Amino acid sequence: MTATPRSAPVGKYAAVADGHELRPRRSVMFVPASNAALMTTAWVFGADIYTFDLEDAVSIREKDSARLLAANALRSPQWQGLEVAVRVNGMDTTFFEDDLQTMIRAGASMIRLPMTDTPAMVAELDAQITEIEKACGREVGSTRVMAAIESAAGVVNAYDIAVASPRIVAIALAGFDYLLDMHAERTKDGSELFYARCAVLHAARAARVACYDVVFGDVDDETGFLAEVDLIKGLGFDGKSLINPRQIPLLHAAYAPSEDELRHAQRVVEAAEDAESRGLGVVAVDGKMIDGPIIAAARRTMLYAGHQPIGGEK
Ligand SMILES: CC(C)(COP(=O)(O)OP(=O)(O)OC[C@H]1O[C@@H](n2cnc3c(N)ncnc32)[C@H](O)[C@@H]1OP(=O)(O)O)[C@@H](O)C(=O)NCCC(=O)NCCSC(=O)C[C@@](O)(CC(=O)O)C(=O)O
Ligand SMILES: [Mg+2]
Repeated sequence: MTATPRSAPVGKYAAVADGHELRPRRSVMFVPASNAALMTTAWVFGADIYTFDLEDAVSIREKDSARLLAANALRSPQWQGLEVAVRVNGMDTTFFEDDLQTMIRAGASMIRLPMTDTPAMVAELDAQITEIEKACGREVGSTRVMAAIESAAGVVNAYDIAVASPRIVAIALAGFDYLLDMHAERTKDGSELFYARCAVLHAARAARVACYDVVFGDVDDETGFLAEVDLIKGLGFDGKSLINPRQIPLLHAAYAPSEDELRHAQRVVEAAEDAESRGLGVVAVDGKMIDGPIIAAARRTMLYAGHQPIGGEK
């Protein structure tokens, strides 16, 4: 099943959504749900989206206790007001149904589906979530989905996956499983990921959903991490999946605009608003015409610098 792509602005969810809350969404940090200490403290780290992990960070014998810890955390006051996704176990596992039932009933606002290979998987997930939402009295459609693309099939099907349900707000490339599937090896320059990064990004942009890059596994290699962030920011990713809180401020700083970029963005937004109030169709800044995409990019720049651009992202 494939649905028509939404008419929302490109990558809109990265900055907007969630009850129209206007804020950047760059860092998506995994927190192993089996670790009670992390689950009670990790909320302080300032990730844009936390992801309680029930899948690969949790050993088989801890699956049930991790599910309980995640459900308790979702209901606890510390995590209220933060954006939290839950990575459930794969649809082909015996844990999946319990994970989905328990997390949605506990109030998870987003499910991260691992190993999303086909749009049919998303359609099936959508149907199951709808049943659970109805059964527990949650608004139907209120649970969002981030689909993780972790295989060659997933990369090939990325656009169909991204438009398979209106619940999908983002897709994320998962480097470890993808490279395993490809029989490829991780290198410092990331050439082995280049095709997948571009394919997944094109799918996300065409489907108007956000797009997140792979986990960087060596948490002590700050230089390597920053080089990778520089690359993926330039390619157009909204941000990155992370595994360690030390990576959050590095990512946010790299995505923050420079003072010059911010000053220019402010002038573009002011000029656009002035033109709008005077009923002018075309406007120029420094002799250059500014149009819709330039104004939208300027508003996004202001948002990423911590400003609330008047008029919101258009
Ligand atoms: C890497 C390491 C062991 C290093 O530990 P270290 O202790 O040496 O780190 P330190 O920096 O010293 O920690 C400083 C303080 O932060 C605390 N702290 C650390 N990490 C924290 C955290 N994540 N959340 C909250 N708190 C945290 C720590 O407890 C300490 O607290 P305190 O003692 O009080 O000072 C640790 O980070 C960690 O376990 N990470 C999570 C690993 C994980 O989730 N893997 C699964 C997701 S990937 C995957 O599945 C592949 C994928 O599927 C991905 C895809 O789908 O995209 C694919 O296919 O590619
Ligand atoms: Mg994986």
